[in-house]
Amino acid sequence: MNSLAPAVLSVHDLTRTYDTAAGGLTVLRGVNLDVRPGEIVGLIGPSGSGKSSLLHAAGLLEHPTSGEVRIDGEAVGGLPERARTHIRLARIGFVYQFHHLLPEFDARDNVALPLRIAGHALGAARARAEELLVALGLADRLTHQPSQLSGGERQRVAVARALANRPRLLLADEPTGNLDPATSQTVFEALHDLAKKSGVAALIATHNMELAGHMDRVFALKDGHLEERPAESQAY
Ligand SMILES: Nc1ncnc2c1ncn2[C@@H]1O[C@H](COP(=O)(O)OP(=O)(O)OP(=O)(O)O)[C@@H](O)[C@H]1O
Repeated sequence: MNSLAPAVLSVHDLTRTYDTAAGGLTVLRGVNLDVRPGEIVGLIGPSGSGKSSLLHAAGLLEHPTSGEVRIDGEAVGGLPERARTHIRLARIGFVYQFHHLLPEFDARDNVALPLRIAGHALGAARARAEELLVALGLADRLTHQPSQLSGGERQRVAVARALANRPRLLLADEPTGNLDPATSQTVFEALHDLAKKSGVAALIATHNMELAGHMDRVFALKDGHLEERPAESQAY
């Protein structure tokens, strides 16, 4: 981690209130957070505490109710939707609990897809996809379709896809939540290793305290606020 580098993700005094039939439901009540290049930050908290709400605001998928999100120092809240979409595609990678891979594409072409959308030629996109899949231990699974992969392999493909565009920011919402403990560990180690090598700033929501222990900093969402947890960081 480069603690002097400016934050890639900067969240300032963020609030989020949902309109529900029963009235306003406030889940984030003034959240502040900076994530710097090369840093892996964990986000923990019970179900319903607002982890996904924070990731959705940070990933420009939703607007917060108030407060500010900055990506590489740029305030993104007031930008037109087209500019927000461009930032999302070019600078942010997402990993979800479920892989969301396209079933008719093989592993390599799933990873190449964001590069194709960004305008890269097929050959270059596939070469980058292969490089990532090899780094994630999937050299002999390049042409397997998602249905021909194990759950852990699919998540590793999803990690490769998220990093394909060399994003500045990686957001992961329980990336191992659907896997058994041993597979979780393997997928997380692969993600951790690649995130560190690429220098991406990563914010990872997890229920898995064992994995959280390997992150650089860990914050718990409690009553709508972030509380930093004492570092027990164990490096891989
Ligand atoms: N679109 C919405 N409309 C109304 N309420 C919502 C909406 N989205 C989320 N919520 C509520 O906001 C709260 C926080 O949800 P969120 O998904 O951010 O929590 P979480 O910490 O990610 O939970 P989990 O660990 O179960 O994924 C929950 O109580 C949820 O029901």
